[in-house]
Amino acid sequence: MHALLPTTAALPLFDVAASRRIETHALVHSPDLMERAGLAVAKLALAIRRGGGPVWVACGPGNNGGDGHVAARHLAALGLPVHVGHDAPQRPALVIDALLGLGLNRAPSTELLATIAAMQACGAPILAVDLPSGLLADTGQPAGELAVRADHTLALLTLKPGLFTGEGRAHCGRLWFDDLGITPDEAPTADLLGRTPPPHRSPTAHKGSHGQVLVVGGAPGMQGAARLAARAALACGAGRVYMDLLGAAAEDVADPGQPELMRGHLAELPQAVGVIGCGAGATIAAALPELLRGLPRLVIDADALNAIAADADLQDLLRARPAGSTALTPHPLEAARLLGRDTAGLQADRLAAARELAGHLGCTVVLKGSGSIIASPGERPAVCASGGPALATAGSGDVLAGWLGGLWAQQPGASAHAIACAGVDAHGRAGEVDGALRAGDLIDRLATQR
Ligand SMILES: NC(=O)C1=CN([C@@H]2O[C@H](COP(=O)(O)OP(=O)(O)OC[C@H]3O[C@@H](n4cnc5c(N)ncnc54)[C@H](O)[C@@H]3O)[C@@H](O)[C@H]2O)[C@@H](O)CC1
Repeated sequence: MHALLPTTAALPLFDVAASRRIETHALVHSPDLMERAGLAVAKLALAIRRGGGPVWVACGPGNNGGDGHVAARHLAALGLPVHVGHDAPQRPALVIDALLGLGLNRAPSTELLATIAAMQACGAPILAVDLPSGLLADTGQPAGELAVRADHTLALLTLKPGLFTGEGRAHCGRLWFDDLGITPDEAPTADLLGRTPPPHRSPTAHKGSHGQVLVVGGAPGMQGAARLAARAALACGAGRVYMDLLGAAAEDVADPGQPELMRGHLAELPQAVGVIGCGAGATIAAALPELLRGLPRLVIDADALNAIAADADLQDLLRARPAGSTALTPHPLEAARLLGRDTAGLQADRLAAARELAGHLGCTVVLKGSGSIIASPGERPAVCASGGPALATAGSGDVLAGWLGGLWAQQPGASAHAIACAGVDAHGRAGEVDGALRAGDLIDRLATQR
């Protein structure tokens, strides 16, 4: 058993169906899985209980409850006061939430909701067994009106996607993992992103070695968004970064605060990585056909996504692009527009929605939000484990788009999927700060964390 995050290595995620298959195979040779699970729960409980009061173990009807009963037995054998039941004891030192795990298949009943409410109200830390009760393992969404908000969650046998995306991060608290000594015998459902080393820079490199980025956006009044993207691409290490500011006069400088940035246009930069849409407004629609046909690699964000959502011809142009040459970076509302769905329905299963959108448009999709998803046709999807609420700030999406463009300029042979995985994790890690973060400071943090 070990604490899970932050992780430098990529880790496999398994959905409910895959976890069930792994469990079935494992039980053939290791029939004592529940004993191992309960012992791991008891060990963690010993380490995190607060005070000398009873450990309250709330057990449900299935094997998740079984894990709880085994843990209770071990704790009692060690001489700890243990209370097993759905009613709260006086001043518990810890609550072990073993109500519902992988088997959750409907909204919790009124009685279960009352137990969950009592757990939350009792003041003791909560350790969730495998999953916080009421949280769906595949999606990270509560199945009903309430799911446990745990202080610690000990995932057992497999890591499930719902621990990391949707509402999962808000419900899990600190994550721990015990594989129960089993090595899964099947391909993961998705990967949890690990760290990717920064692009290699040769000692004999010159600025021409590190590629070009063309940022297209920044309509009047919204130039800041395009400048943040361009500054991020520059800070990432792109050799030359150009800006096509929509509606700007020919003599306007690209960015008065960043003299390294230059004005440029598609016609002069046919090999550049395009980062298009940041602060672009409605005027980007007219430029999109030329950009979609002309640039070999594209990161498409913000208003360019909205324009594509509204125009079937642009969607056809997107689908006609070569495989692996395009990354879309929608937030949930933009993704919902692209799929013609509502945002709540899309958020109900982020992994499925990102895969659907990637298949629909034939592109890599970065579905932003807590636990960003990266999905591409023919690739296993990835879930980002890094990041936090500081990234919920104006301009952080522009910084991501620019950073992806900067990475891609330096690695022309990489696929959109590989670039998205590397950039999204770096962006998330740079955004892990307490309190607020300005997008400009996020660029500095990205540039210095390497
Ligand atoms: N599959 C695995 O990976 C392993 C499972 N173990 C434990 O077993 C758990 C899975 O056990 P189960 O499959 O028995 O599933 P659960 O124990 O999560 O729950 C299943 C039972 O709860 C009922 N139920 C589902 N939703 C409900 C709701 N909203 N209100 C009331 N009852 C509801 C079901 O009808 C079923 O009777 C895991 O989460 C884990 O804690 C571990 O012991 C070992 C490894």
